[in-house]
Amino acid sequence: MPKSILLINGPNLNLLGTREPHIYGSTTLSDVENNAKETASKHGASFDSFQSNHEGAIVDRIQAARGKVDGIVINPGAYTHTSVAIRDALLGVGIPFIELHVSNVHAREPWRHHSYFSDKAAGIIVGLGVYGYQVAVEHVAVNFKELEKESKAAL
Ligand SMILES: O=C1C[C@@](O)(C(=O)O)C[C@@H](O)[C@@H]1O
Repeated sequence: MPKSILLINGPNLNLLGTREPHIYGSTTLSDVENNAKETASKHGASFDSFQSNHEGAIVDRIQAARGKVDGIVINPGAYTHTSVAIRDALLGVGIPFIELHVSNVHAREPWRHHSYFSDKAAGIIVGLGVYGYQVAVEHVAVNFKELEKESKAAL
């Protein structure tokens, strides 16, 4: 059975490539998504991507993934620092996830150092720029079995 990977990007990540390029670089979200899709298919995994600026829409997308998706890569954007609802959705569906940030949040404002996701993530990628998306998708595709085991052990 091919693995199924879902990439989720939260608020303002639709502006990747034009938004504060000194922090987030000049690659667009559609380039990121296309590259991630290619990486997934290289490893025989199916792939879908979703971006929303709305918390509830992200919760809905995560709930819809239940039973259909094996691993989630999520950059929750600013919701990283605020959203109990998105955290609960990820835990509720029981799908292992990788938390990803384009920038090194730990080298930025102190309030960006706290994440509602990190203690439950199978892995965290920060500060690798958009390359982090490729690493995360590759990791889920290749190490899916280990991710699954880890997330079951954590329940
Ligand atoms: O929107 C974002 C993007 C971000 O998640 C990142 O990818 O570096 C970091 C967050 O603090 C910020 O609100």
